Amino acid sequence: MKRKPYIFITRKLPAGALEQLYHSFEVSMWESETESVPRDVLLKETQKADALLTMLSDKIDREVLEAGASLKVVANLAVGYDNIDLKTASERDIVVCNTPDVLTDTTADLAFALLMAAARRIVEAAEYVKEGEWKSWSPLLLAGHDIHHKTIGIVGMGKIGEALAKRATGFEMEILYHNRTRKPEAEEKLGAQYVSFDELIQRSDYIVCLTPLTAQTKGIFNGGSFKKMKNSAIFVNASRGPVVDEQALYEALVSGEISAAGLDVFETEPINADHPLLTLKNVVALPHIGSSSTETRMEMMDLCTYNIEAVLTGKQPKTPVEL
Ligand SMILES: NC(=O)C1=CN([C@@H]2O[C@H](COP(=O)(O)OP(=O)(O)OC[C@H]3O[C@@H](n4cnc5c(N)ncnc54)[C@H](O)[C@@H]3O)[C@@H](O)[C@H]2O)C=CC1
Ligand SMILES: O=C(O)C(=O)CO
Repeated sequence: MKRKPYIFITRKLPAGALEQLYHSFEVSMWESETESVPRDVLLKETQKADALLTMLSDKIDREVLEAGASLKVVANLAVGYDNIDLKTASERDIVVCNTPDVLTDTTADLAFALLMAAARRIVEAAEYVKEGEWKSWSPLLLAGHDIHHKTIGIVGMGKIGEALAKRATGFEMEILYHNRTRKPEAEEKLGAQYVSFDELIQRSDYIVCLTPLTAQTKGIFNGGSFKKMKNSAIFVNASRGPVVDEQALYEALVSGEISAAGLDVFETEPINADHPLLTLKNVVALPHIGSSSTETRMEMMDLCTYNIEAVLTGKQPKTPVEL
């Protein structure tokens, strides 16, 4: 009898999310919900896998892809795919899929929440109350920065960038953006103005990064860029950690070159609890939860399972990454 195609899932996912796969395929998954699959297990499982359902924390490099003699598809549970070696995937005719669209609004909500939390010192203020520091109402107690009518600069005006800009219009913000290409429709619809990267970082009160991580975006926020920002600027990163030089960000926050930062992503994830950035009150740090609403995560899983089933049954996946 012909063997059923084998799918390996690199993290424990709710069984319900995978129902449609169990009918026609052999499926197994790494047993932990919270810890990444060890490298040796990933390599061993890939040797027999026709499909991998991967997390953004898995490094799917040449070694892994070459281990998969019958590997046909890698479905990443993320829109970002900087963890996957696309060149090798293309050489080996392995389809790579991601999860665009379904997470756009949820991630834009979080990016705006991070901006607001950093501006209005929400985390610091909540801790202040819980730690019993609150003695009386006072005129400048935990005074933050206004958001309404300020200027937001979005670097990476893609799907999430546009959804964030839409939220900013509700706060009557001036919207600047910088993108790989100019987007006249977004300009018309959102009243956004295209500017150079330098102009954006100089003019904005809030600078939000929403680019993918690529060779071009790695380290674009560095000592030089923080120097050009206003001293009152608030920097928000909801894209990928390595777009920022974290040492330079730390220095800019300590020296007062910029005012605060809201960070959902870090150079190394999970960030070490001793990391200097985490000692600063003007940093709001989150554990990479941009798309983490239950509804959206379930939709991301559905999209991954759809894509895997499509490739393994000779159909078109919905969201293949261009190789
Ligand atoms: N924090 C989180 O949990 C999440 C993070 N992300 C990150 O957000 C990124 C964006 O997601 P989407 O908006 O769905 O992708 P998208 O592909 O729709 O948008 C990315 C935009 O960045 C622009 N871009 C690329 N290189 C650039 C450069 N060098 N300079 C300026 N602009 C550049 C592109 O032209 C595009 O408009 C993902 O690649 C991922 O890394 C996405 C979802 C959740
Ligand atoms: O989709 C992504 O790229 C994320 O970072 C998590 O949703």
